[in-house]
Amino acid sequence: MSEFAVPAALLRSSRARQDRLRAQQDERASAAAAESAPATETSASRRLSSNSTRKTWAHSGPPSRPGSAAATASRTAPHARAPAATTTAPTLDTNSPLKEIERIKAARELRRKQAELIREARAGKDETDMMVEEYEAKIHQFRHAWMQWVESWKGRRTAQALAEWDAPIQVCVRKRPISNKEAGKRGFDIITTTTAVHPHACAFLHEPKLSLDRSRSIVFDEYAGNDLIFQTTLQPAIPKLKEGKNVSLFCYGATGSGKTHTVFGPEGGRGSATTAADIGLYHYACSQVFGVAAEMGADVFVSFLEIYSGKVVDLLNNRQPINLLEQNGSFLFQGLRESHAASVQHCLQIMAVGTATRTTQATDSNSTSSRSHAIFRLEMRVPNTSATSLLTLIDLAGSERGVDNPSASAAVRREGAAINKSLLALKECIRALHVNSNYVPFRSNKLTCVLRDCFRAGTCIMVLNVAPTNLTVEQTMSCLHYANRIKEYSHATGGGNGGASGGMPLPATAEDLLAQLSALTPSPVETSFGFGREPDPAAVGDEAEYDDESFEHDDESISTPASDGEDCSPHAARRSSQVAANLPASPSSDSAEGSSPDLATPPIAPQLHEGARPALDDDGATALLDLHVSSLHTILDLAKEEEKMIEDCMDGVVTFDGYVAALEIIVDKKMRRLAELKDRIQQVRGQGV
Ligand SMILES: Nc1ncnc2c1ncn2[C@@H]1O[C@H](COP(=O)(O)OP(=O)(O)OP(=O)(O)O)[C@@H](O)[C@H]1O
Repeated sequence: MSEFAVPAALLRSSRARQDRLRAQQDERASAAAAESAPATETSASRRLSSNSTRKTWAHSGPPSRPGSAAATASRTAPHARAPAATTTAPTLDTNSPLKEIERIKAARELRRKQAELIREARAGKDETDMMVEEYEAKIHQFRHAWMQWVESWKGRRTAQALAEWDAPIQVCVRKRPISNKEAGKRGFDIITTTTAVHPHACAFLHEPKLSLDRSRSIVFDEYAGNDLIFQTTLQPAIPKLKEGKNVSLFCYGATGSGKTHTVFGPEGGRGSATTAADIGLYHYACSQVFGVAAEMGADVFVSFLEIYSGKVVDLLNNRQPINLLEQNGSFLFQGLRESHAASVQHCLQIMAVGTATRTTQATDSNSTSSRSHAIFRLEMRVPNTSATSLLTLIDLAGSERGVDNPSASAAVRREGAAINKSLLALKECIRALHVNSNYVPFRSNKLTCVLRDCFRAGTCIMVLNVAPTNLTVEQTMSCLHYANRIKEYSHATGGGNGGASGGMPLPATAEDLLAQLSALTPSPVETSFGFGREPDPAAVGDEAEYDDESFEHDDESISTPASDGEDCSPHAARRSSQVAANLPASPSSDSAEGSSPDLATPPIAPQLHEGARPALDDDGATALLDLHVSSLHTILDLAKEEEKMIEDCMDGVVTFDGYVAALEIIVDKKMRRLAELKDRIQQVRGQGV
């Protein structure tokens, strides 16, 4: 179990267990010493014997109440039961010498059994195994409590489709089931979740410290099939194609986490999908797109690309290389074969050719790892018009760390570095769409060039695939961090009932959950109906504040924050500051009392700048101040990125090559911003402002 990082709490409880065992050994030793001189046994020694029984009882704790946490833990951790046997020790009866001898015999027998149980518990298990079992028992205990909590949602957790949401990017988390291979390595499930939609969507990752992912959109547990994923994410977005918008779905996750299974089904579409839960999303998407195309009178064209080691190849044309040409802000795919699909069946046949030629390679974590980004495009074109819309499904290559694939050759490591670099570039673009609407670094990587159109007005869904076990906890953590950063950039709006209505307040931490659960113990009547206590509206309000966020899109699909309402969240502060940076100062802001800029609180700083702004009529001066504010934002955001990059590199989450590539992008970006600022300063100086 070398991959299992032992949690501090686990270590503590393990030490307590060791202390308990040691104390019991001492008890046995002193009892044995007392028994070795039975002829001289006195009432004092009898008292000792009697006391030792009580002491042992105290060490092993009071008997668990049925249904209590301790009882649950002992049910799930059989080895923890041994010490409890002491609690049944017979009581001292000083009135009968015969009974006393019987009692001593029985006590000796009991101690022998107890020692045997402890030996058995230890046999074949080292200390780490026992700690792991104990940890697992705690997860079961937590999961049990969580499921009780979930039960209280009954009637309110009907899967809500993403259609009701209006945000540029939606992030979903999908947990896959444990594989036989993982079970063989004694991996156990460390993710607790249940399929649910915001505000109930929540995934707990039981890492050394228990961590909580407050997903903003949807989570899918291991029982959710591809059919449900499709119905909840992609299907609601399909009608947008009719409006000429683009729809895209990305699967992101560590290698072996289930991305390919989600997009293409078992074995990347090469295997036979026998159930609706297995059929890949691409299959469902094809079926729907033809319906939409018929309504629009459009033709459907299929193309299928792969980006492998920085090269773009055509999977429908014998892996011929494709050149990317930039024209009017778009990228053209020179040499790409676009096949006209006459029907769903025809489309699936075309796809089968492509999936057969995909690059796969066995890695330490996945025997059929796709070492590439696969991009499946269905484009609808209305003849004799310029009306088009595009559906793109992207099976991103698995993010990976060098340390996870120690047996990799230099070539495989290079591949890994290229993958990480492209994923970083993708994140950069998503970030830039929100912090710097003037410049989005699509050109920095082939992946982002190819995906340029996905970010044009429409819907972008990111499914974050996670493997369930402790064996991949680091990768899962890193994926959730990636998603969290993307979620921060995209700030989902609270469309549908994603807002305050009817929501159960989610606990902020696992401890909170347990505390709330104990307060929630339903009355017998409530239990029979499966409901807990009604939600606390005050607690829900906190969530609603974020739900009101919305974004407007310009024609270029570069999101521009809207300044609606009086949202005091940090995100809102950033939004309004960006708006302020883009608009001329209002008369009221001109007259506002100034205060000094607070650089320690970046989201609020620009508003303070605005307040401090003198009455400047001069366009040049206003432009300089605005540029300064937006540059400052960019640089502060980049600083956060840099901090994370350094951390990731030091932790081995990204390779050094990946880190250098990312650093280069960031330095370039900063230099561009600073050069722009310098130019503007020169202009202002030249004007004599
Ligand atoms: N939801 C699921 N249900 C059942 N099996 C699954 C599920 N998700 C993934 N698997 C299985 O797990 C294994 C790894 O999945 P998959 O190949 O899709 O991972 P991946 O994330 O695409 O990996 P890579 O990035 O290395 O290509 C496969 O055997 C797949 O069939």
